[in-house]
Amino acid sequence: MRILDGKKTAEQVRQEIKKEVATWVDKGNRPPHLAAVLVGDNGASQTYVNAKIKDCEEVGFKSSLIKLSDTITEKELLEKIDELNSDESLDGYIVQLPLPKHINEKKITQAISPTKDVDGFHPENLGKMVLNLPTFLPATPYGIMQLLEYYSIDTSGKNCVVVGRSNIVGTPVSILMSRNNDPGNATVTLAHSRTQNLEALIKTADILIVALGKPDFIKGDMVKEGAVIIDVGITRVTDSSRKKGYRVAGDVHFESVKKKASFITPVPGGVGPMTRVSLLKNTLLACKRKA
Ligand SMILES: Nc1nc2c(c(=O)[nH]1)N[C@@H](CN(C=O)c1ccc(C(=O)N[C@@H](CCC(=O)O)C(=O)O)cc1)CN2
Repeated sequence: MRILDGKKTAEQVRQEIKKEVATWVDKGNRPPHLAAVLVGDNGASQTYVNAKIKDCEEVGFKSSLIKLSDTITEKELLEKIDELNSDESLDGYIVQLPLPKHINEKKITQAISPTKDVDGFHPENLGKMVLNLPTFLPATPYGIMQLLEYYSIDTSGKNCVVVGRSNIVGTPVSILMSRNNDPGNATVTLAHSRTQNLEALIKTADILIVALGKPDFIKGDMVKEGAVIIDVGITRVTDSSRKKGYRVAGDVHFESVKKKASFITPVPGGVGPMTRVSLLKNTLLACKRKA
C-alpha cells in the first residue's frame, strides 16, 4: 500500500506556482490577487479561509479577507458580490461555504462573475467542465485529479465509484473521472442516498472516491483488494484527549482499509491540501487570462 500524500504533493505544486509568479512579476505584471469572503464564525470555515490566505502569502499572491457578519441579508451579500465582480484589482474570489441557512447558496454562486469564479462553482464554468473546455475546475475535484496524475495512477477503463453527489465534490469529480482525459476515461458510477446495494457496488470499485461526511463509514471488508481509495471526508469529531478538543476524521476507516488498498489518501494530509493548492492554480489562471 502507498500513501497518496496530499501534503507533500501540494507543497511541490506551491513551489512551482511560486516560481511562476516570480517570473510573471519580473516581467512587470502585478501579482495575482485573490479575495475570500467569510460569512459568520463557523470554526472550520475560519480555519480553511485563514489557510487560503496563508497559501497566497507563501506563493507571492496578494490576498484580501472579507469578513461579514452572519446577520448579513442575502440582498446585502449580493450587493457585496456585485462590488467584487467590478473590482478591477481582483483576479478571483471565493465565498466560503457553507453559508448561514437564510442565504441561498445557489443564488450566491450564480451571482459570482464566471471570469472571477476561481472556485469553479458557476453554472457556466461547470458547463465548460462537462464539455472539456478550458475553465476553472472546482478545487477539490481538481485536487483529486492532480493527486492521481502525480502518482501516475492508471484510471483508464477502471471502475470508479463515487459515493456522495454534492455539487462541489461528488458530481463534478464523477464528470472529471469520466472525461476523455488522462487521468479520466474511467467507467463511473455516482452513488447517493437512494442507491440500492451500496455495499455490493463499493466492492466493484477499482477507484473509490468517498465524499459523504460520515466518519469512518468505509471499512476494510467493504473494499476490493488493490483498490485506490480517495477519502474526501473531513469531519471534526469531539475528542477530549486532543489538545484542540477534536480530531479530523475521514469517511474511510484508514487502519482497516489500508490493508486492502493499493493507494490511499490519509485524513488529514490527503485531499484537503490539494483543494487549497487547486484554488491557487485557478487564481493564477484567472490573473493570466485577464492580462
Ligand atoms: N468556497 C468553498 N467553500 C468550501 C470548499 C471550497 O472548495 N470552496 N471546500 C470545503 C472546505 N475547504 C475549502 O474551502 C477545505 C477543507 C479542508 C481543507 C484541509 O486542508 N483540510 C486539512 C485538515 C484541516 C483541519 O484541521 O480541519 C486536511 O485535510 O489535511 C482545505 C480546504 C467546504 N467549503
